[in-house]
Amino acid sequence: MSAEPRVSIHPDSSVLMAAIAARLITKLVDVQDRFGEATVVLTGGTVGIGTLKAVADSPAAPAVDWAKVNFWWGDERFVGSQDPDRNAFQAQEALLKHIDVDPARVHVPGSTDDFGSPEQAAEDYARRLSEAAAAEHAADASDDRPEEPGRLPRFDVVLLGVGPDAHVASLFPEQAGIREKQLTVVGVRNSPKPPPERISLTLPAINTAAEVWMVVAGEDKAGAVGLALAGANPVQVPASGPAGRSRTLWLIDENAASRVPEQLVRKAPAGS
Ligand SMILES: O=C1O[C@H](COP(=O)(O)O)[C@@H](O)[C@H](O)[C@H]1O
Repeated sequence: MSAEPRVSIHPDSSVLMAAIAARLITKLVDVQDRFGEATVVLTGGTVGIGTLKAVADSPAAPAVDWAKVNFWWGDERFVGSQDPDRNAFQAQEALLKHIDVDPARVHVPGSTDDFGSPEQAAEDYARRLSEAAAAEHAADASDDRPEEPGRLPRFDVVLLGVGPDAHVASLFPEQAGIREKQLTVVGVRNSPKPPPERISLTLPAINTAAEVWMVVAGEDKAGAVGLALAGANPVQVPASGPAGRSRTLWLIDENAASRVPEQLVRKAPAGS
């Protein structure tokens, strides 16, 4: 069963990104206390990358054991590995190069350096996810479930930005990716936002996460946020589809909140 969305509104994008960074650090510390390691799925986009910078700048960042954080991406642009358009490249610059990660836990989706098509890179990413799920299952001595391990590892937090057209990850309105029900990862062609070729987790994969955090700022996103929170059909408004199993948080700024249904509005207390 997935949780009803909770909306937390912050005065502007810089306060928002600092607040998400503080939440993320706290969450990773809590999960590591419980499981020894934590898994986060990163997003690209303005708020996603700005939040990673805010994490790197936070005096609390050393509270996380970064070598025991597993990093995955919700989507990636299918271009060269060192292309500045890559979400992973931007994450590297904003955060990963500033902390002590374990390279074996940084799971960057494939690029044109190694694959001939976004579908091949998607298949490879799905395979790596399923191997991580199997390894997690095997390592958990308390996990005596008879069934096969799932195709995805435990995602503690999935971060998702939202485009002005309401896309999330690289799932765009009316395209095949947002309709996908079986696969965990899809290759995307003809993305309306450049670059045209991408790799994306699907909605069923995203929705295995314990927590999904939608991170959005700006007036140009207000329509998408309003429609998503009003419960529009995800095929037309992909941002209405993601839901964490225990928590779905919308962490947004006032500009993005102008069309949020009144009953969902809750201003974040100063300092949260
Ligand atoms: O292309 C993408 O766009 C979205 C949102 O980006 P923004 O710059 O409008 O905030 C992002 O969430 C996604 O990961 C990315 O690949």
